Amino acid sequence: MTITHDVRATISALRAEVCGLHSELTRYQLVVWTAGNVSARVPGHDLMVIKPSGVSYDDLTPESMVLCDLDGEVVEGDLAPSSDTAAQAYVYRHMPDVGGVVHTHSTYATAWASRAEPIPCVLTMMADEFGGPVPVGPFALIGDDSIGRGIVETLQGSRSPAVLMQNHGVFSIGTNARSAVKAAVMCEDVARTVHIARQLGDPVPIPDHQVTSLFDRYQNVYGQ
Ligand SMILES: O=C(CO)[C@@H](O)[C@@H](O)COP(=O)(O)O
Repeated sequence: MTITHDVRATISALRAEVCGLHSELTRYQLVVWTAGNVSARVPGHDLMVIKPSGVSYDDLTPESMVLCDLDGEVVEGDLAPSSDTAAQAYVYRHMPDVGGVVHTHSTYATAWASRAEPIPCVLTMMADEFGGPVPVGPFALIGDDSIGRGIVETLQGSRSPAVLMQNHGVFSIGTNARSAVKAAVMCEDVARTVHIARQLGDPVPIPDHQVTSLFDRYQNVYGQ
């Protein structure tokens, strides 16, 4: 595949952004060792930029990010791409509005995933960011389209930008890589809060119509 000059600047910027976003995974304690990754779609091209597999976050550089096509094949890069390249490439192929994908094994959210239990929508922050419960996707082995298919089939029926893949961990999506990281951060936060709440009693669900009202405000009004 020939990389034209105009897209090369975009790829260079995405390499820097994706590299930098891995620092957010460690800052918010969403990962241990190398067990998490971030990718970004190259807008308008069947290309993605993703973390190299098994490389310490301290050693990541923009140049070490791997450029792949949306079949998960390496286009440019000296290192092997993330183990989750196939899964994330599948998401990009089947969800055209997704610009970024994140994968973590963050502690509280992964504990919910181990029980294959959706996180119930009992917090206004859940309504804001997830528009309802955080859903559970099927158990799937790494290495082919299984995980990607499970992510897409689960999220296409939900407003949530995060899915708890059973027995595995969190996959989150966004219009760009930074919004996908935000969804992963918020997923772990609400997983922890609801876990703690349930130790002391039954959290109170928010009525669906109020969840929709909160979601619409947050997605369309909140912020600058
Ligand atoms: O979940 C898994 C393996 O089960 C991977 O996502 C995790 O180890 C991170 O792998 P990469 O370093 O991105 O290849």
